[in-house]
Amino acid sequence: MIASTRKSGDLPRRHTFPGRGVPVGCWQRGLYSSCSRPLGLCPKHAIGVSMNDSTSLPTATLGVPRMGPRRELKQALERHWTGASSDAELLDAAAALRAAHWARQHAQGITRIPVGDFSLYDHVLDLSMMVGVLPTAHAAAELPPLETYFALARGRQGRPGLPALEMTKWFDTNYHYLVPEFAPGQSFKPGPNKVLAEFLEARALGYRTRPVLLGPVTYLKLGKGESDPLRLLDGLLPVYVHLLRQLAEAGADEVQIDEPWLVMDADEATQQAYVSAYGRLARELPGLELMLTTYFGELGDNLETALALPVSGLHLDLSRAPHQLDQVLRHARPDHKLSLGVIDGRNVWRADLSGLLDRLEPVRDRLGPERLVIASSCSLLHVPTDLDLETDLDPDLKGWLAFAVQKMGELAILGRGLALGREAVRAELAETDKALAGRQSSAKVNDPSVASRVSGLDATMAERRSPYAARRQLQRAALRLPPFPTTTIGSFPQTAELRQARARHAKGAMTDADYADFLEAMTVEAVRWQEEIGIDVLVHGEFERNDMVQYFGERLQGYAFTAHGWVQSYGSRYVRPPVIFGDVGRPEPMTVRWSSFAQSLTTKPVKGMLTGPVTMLQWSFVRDDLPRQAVCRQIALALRDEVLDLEAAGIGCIQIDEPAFREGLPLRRKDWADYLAWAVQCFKIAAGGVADKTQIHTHMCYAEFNDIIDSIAAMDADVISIETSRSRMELLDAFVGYRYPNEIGPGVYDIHSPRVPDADEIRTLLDKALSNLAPEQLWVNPDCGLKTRGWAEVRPALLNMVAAAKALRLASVPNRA
Ligand SMILES: CN1c2c(nc(N)[nH]c2=O)NC[C@@H]1CNc1ccc(C(=O)N[C@@H](CCC(=O)N[C@@H](CCC(=O)N[C@@H](CCC(=O)O)C(=O)O)C(=O)O)C(=O)O)cc1
Ligand SMILES: N[C@@H](CCS)C(=O)O
Ligand SMILES: [Zn+2]
Repeated sequence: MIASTRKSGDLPRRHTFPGRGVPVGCWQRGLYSSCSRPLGLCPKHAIGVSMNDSTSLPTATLGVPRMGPRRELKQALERHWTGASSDAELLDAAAALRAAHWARQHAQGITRIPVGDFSLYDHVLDLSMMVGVLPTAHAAAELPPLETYFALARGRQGRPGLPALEMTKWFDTNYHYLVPEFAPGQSFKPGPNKVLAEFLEARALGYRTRPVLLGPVTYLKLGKGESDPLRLLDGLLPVYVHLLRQLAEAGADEVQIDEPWLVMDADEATQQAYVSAYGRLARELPGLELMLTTYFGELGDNLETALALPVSGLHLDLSRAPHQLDQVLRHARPDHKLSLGVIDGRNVWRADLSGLLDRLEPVRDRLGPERLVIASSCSLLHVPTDLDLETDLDPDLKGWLAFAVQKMGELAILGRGLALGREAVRAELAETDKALAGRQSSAKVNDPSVASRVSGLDATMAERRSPYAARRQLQRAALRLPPFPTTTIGSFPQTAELRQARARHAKGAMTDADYADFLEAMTVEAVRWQEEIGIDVLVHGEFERNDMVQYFGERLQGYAFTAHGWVQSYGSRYVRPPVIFGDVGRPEPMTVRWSSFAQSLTTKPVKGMLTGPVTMLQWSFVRDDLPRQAVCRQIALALRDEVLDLEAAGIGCIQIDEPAFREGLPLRRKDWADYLAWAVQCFKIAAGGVADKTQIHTHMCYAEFNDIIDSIAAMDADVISIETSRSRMELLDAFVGYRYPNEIGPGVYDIHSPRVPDADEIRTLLDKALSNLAPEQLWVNPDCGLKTRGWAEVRPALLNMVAAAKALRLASVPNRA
C-alpha cells in the first residue's frame, strides 16, 4: 500500500482559547436550531495545522466523502428520520464525522483541508439555505430550520404537507443534488453561514482550513424556475459578499470557490456573468484569495475568460483534461496560483506517480513551488473512503487501486517529491511502479475469447428483425394487454427484514436453501399482490438484488466488488460501484431463475429485469486501459446472452434499464454525437437478438431527457418508462406532434418522496400526458423502482395508480386492438 506520511493517530493538539467568543453559533445549531452557543474562540489566534509546510508543496482534496468509513452518517440520518434520535444526537454525530474527516486528511499529509464540503444531505441544498432560496410553501410553513431542511430534501407528510425539491444528477456523476427552485424575480438573503461555522469548528480542533463554496454562476445555472437565471446574479452577489466577508473576518485567507459550470458550453452572457461576478467579489473583498475551481472537464473556450478573472488561483482538472495544462501555462498571469488536479477524483485506479512527477517537475521549475498546489481532480466525494477496509479483495487488484484515503496519500507523496526531490519518496515510487507494471501484464485482465467476440460484432446484431409497427401487432396478440396498461419499474421495498436476511446469508448465518426459500416467499407474495390489485405487467420484485448494478457486477467475469466501497448517490442513499478490471463475460445466467420462478406463479406477463450496458458502465469504476465504448460493447454482449436466455425461458417482456444513459452524455455538446452513437448501439446489441413478439422495455430516471429524445427513440425499445412526475410531465413538452414513436410510460408517482399520490392527482398527470401522446402509446407506471419505499406507502400508491388507469379506461376507448 501507499505509505501515509504521518501516523494516523498523529492528530493536531486540541487547542482552546481564552477571550471573547465569535458571535456565530456552532454551525449546525446556528443553521438548524435556535441555539447559538458561541464557540469560545478568538479569531486573532488562528492556530494549529499550518497551511504551509516546507517539506511539501501544498496539497488539496477539494472535498472528501461525507458518510464515514462505515456509513455512520447514513445510520445517524435514518435513525433521526424514524424519530429514534434527537436533533442534537444527529448534529453531534455529524460533528464527530467532520472532525474525523479533518483528522484523516491531516494524518495523510493534506495541507489545504476543505471545510463546507460536508453536508447532512446535499451541498447545493445547503447553499440554497445559506442564500435564502426556499419555495414559498416551505418558507410559509415556518418549521424549525432542520425540519425545513429535510422537508426540502425529502418532502413532508402530514400538515403542512410539503413536496420535496426536484433532484437531478450532479454533472455527469451518479451523485444527485436538489435543484434550487427560483421564483420569478427571486430575492436572496443571507441565512446562517454553515461554511463559517464549520471553519470555526475546525479551528477549535486546531485545524487551519480552506472553506469551500459553490460559486454564484454555477449555483444559478443549476437552478430552475427562472428562464434566464443569470438575471438573478446582481441580487445574489451581495449575499455572497456577505458570506465571504464573514469568512475573511474570521481569518480565512483563501476560499475554494467551485465553478464547475466553467467546463460546460457557455454563451457570451454566461462568460460575461463570470466577469461581473468575480469583478465584484474582488472589488468588495480585496484581501481575500479565491481559488477558482473547475472540474469534470476542460475549460475549452472558457479558458480565456477564466484566466482573465481577478482571482488568485485557478484549479484545473488534469485528469479528465490533461492537455489544458500547457495552454494555461502559456497564458496564466505571473502571479496566478495553479492548482493541478492530477489525482483522479472520479476513479479508483492507483496513480502513476513517477509519470506524474515527470510532468510536474518541469512545471515546478518553471513556475516555482510557491505558485503550485497539487490536488485531486475534483472532490473525492465520488470515490469510496478507504481501501484498507477491503480485506477480501484479490491482493493483485487491491494493489492496483486507491480510494479517497489512499489518494490523499498519493497527493502527499507528490507534494513531498516536488518539494524535496524524488529521493525523498523513492520507496513509495518504487512500490507504485511495481504494482502498475503487474497490472499491465496480468493475465487476470485479458480474455482473448471476449476480444474475439467483440471483433466479430456485425451491424445486424444491433437491429430487431422488423420495424416497431410490425412488432407492435405481434406483441399485442401475444400479451393481450388492456388500454393504458399498468406496470411497475421492477423493485419492491427492500425492507429491513430483507436486508438483514441478505446480510445474514452473506455472513454464512443463513444457508443458501433458507435464503432462497425466503426470497421465493417474498416473490410469491409480491406476485399475488400485484395480481390482486390488477397490475397488468407484473415484476418479480428484485428481492434477490442488493443493487441493480452491483448484483450484476457480482455475477460477471472481469468485475470485482467491494465490501465497504460505498459512494453517496443522494441523501442517505449509497451505492457500491463494482470495479471493471478485466474483460467482461457472463459465465452463467444471472436472472433467469427469478424471472422464471415469478412467471410460473401467474398467467399474466412478468417482465424480465436487467440493467443495461450503458448503466453497467456508468455506475461502475471502469478500467482505464481500454476506451469506454470497448468495455461497453463487452457488457452488451454479455447482456445479450442473458436476454436470449430469458426469452428461451418463456419471458415475453424484458426490461433493460438505462437510468444512466443521460448521465453518460459528455458535458460538451461537440462530444455528444459520438457518445450517443455507441451508447445506442450497445443498448441495441443487448436487446436486438429477440423475436419480434418479445416486448423490450427500457427505463430511465433521475435526469432531464428532452435534449436526447431522438437518441432515446433510436434505441427502438418497444416501451420506455421514464421519470416525469416531479417535474409534472415537463418532459412531454418535447413530444409535441407525437414525436416519440413507440410506447411510453411517463412516471405518475414520485417514488423519491414518502408522499402517497391520490388517484385524482395521478389522473391529472395522465390527462396531461395524453395531450402529447396518442392513447395507444400510454402506459401507467411509477417514476422508478420502489426499493427505497416502505410497503405502507407503496400499497396505497399503487392502488391509486391502478384506480386512475381504470378510470381513464372508462373515460376513453382508445384503439388498442
Ligand atoms: C436508481 N439509482 C441507482 C443509482 N446507482 C446505482 N448503482 N443503483 C441505483 O439503484 N443511481 C441513481 C439511482 C440512485 N438511487 C438509489 C436508490 C437506492 C439506493 C439504496 O437504497 N442504497 C442502499 C444500499 C443498497 C445495497 O447495496 N444494499 C445491500 C447492502 C445493505 C446493507 O447496508 N446491509 C447492511 C446490513 C443489513 C442491515 O442491517 O440493514 C450492511 O452491509 O451493513 C443489500 O441490500 O444487500 C442504501 O442503503 O443506501 C441507492 C441509490
Ligand atoms: N429496475 C430498477 C430500476 C431502477 S432505476 C428498479 O426498479 O429499482
Ligand atoms: Zn429508475
